[in-house]
Amino acid sequence: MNKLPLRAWRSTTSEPSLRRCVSKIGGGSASATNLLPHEKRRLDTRESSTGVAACPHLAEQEDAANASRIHATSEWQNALPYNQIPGPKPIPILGNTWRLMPIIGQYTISDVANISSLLHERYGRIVRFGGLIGRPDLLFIYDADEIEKCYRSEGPTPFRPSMPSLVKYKSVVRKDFFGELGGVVGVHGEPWRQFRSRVQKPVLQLSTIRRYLQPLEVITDDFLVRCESLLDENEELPEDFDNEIHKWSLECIGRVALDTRLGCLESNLTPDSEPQQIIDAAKYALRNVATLELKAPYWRYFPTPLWTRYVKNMNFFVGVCMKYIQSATERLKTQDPSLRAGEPSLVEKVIMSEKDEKIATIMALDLILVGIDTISMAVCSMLYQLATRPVEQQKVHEELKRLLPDPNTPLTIPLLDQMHHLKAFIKEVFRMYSTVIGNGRTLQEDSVICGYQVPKGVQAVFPTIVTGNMEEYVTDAATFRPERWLKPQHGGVPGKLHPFASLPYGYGARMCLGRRFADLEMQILLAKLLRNYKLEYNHKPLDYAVTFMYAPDGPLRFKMTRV
Ligand code: HEM
Repeated sequence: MNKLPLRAWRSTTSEPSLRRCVSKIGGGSASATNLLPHEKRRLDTRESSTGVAACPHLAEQEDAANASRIHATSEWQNALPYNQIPGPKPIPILGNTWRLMPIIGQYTISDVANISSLLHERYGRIVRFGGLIGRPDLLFIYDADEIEKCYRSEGPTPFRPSMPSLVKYKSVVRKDFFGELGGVVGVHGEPWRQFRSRVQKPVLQLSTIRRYLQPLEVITDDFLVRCESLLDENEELPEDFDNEIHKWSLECIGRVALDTRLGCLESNLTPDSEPQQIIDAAKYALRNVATLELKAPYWRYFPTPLWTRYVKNMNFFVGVCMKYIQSATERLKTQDPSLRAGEPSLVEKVIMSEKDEKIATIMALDLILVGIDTISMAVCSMLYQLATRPVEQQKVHEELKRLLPDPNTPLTIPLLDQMHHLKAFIKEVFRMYSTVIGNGRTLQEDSVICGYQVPKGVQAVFPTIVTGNMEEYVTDAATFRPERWLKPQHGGVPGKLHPFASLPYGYGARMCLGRRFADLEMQILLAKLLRNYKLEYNHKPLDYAVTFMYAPDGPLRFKMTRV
């Protein structure tokens, strides 16, 4: 049986289970104080004397004008002062930081998920978690209307605090390489807007996405062949099957961002082969960045061994990106343009439009940095839900059998468009078990939220995993029901579904850049898998845990049989 996430969280709110979580997370696999785990964001430590982070990108004069405009509104004047927002009270000197300390504290700083759930139960729809030494206040918002309001008023350069180690790497250690072109991850204000506007169109264009259907299908076929070869005598996949899912997602992102087949799905890779080194580097990044940023942040002051290794690892990724983007540029130069047929690849589009291969290299690096773990953790969750929900699996299988009577039929976009149930299943897993447990914004203007005056610089947290499971916003929220996402003509059931309660890819100008690729990759994998195989899970039920992201915690020993 699957646990319902909200209940599961509630049941883990006692101190011992929190501690259990602490030690697991302390091992370096957890997300941070931030709520966007795949960026491993941490709070911006540039803060004012009030403990509130200042956004460095706002001109002071503009700030003052905005502030007085907002302060003149009746909404602001009728709102309650910031310090009246409920929340755990800081104690002198230690503030609220003690609550996050091991042994004496109730919470762990790396356990935002549980903190978030606990705070909501205790304090209500808006909670101030302030007094964090060296950090701005966190403002947890559990009201979907207010979340909508925040997103809709965020302006052209939304500020999502990002991983400080990457910021230092890009802006200090390798300033020689990045210069003014930081990319999108960990970059803010005008530099972010400029870079994003240069790459957003080719990345999100439907013609680009369509072009990758066939190449990603080939990779997925190879993956399924590999899965078959890994089955044991009980037709079960190995304990470390999640590693195989990582390899699949790495191979997919290599095809999209580097225009190449990396070879990660080959069997018998030698330790010094490039694919194995790439797999190792991706694993290293997954396992150690959180430790670097949470457990051992001394690299901020001197280069620790972990930091040195991190820099080496990042240099390796940069080298890989440079190598493949250079090859693509060469191909473009030497190819006769009149012989070029069909839609150019993403990399080709960016190189041709920007006339600067560095933009393509930095884009590729960003896509790789955030496009491996997010999608692989989401797939682990999808497969576990399918394997443990045979009735739902059967519904998806029936749909696929109807659309693909011959299981070898190549996928097409019109076929994918008709896979309503499969897509609804994906949405429902995201709603109940949101892989990225939440999102957040550093407020760039004073705002009224839930009737309180909130100063700019506060970090608003939108805990999707909680709001997506609130009865107030979703009818019968504790029931897994993909049909809630379907239109009536496709078998949908009417009910409440607040559009801002479950936002797996965020929202607005800063929304996930890879979302269309993520959807495409997941749909291809599930369609190919469920058309041809039955998936079962016959072991001890797995709990979900917020390790790096919210995903089943344990060996995914699925039984995979041909149908
Ligand atoms: C199921 C998988 C994924 C989930 C749940 C996910 C979720 C998210 C979320 C919540 C954000 C923050 C959006 C915001 O601030 O409003 C984000 C940002 C981002 N994602 Fe994803 N993502 C996924 C897969 C991917 C993939 C496969 C790629 C690359 C191909 C990717 C690339 C990015 C990038 C580059 C950003 C930063 C955008 C920016 O700051 O401008 N993501 N993602």
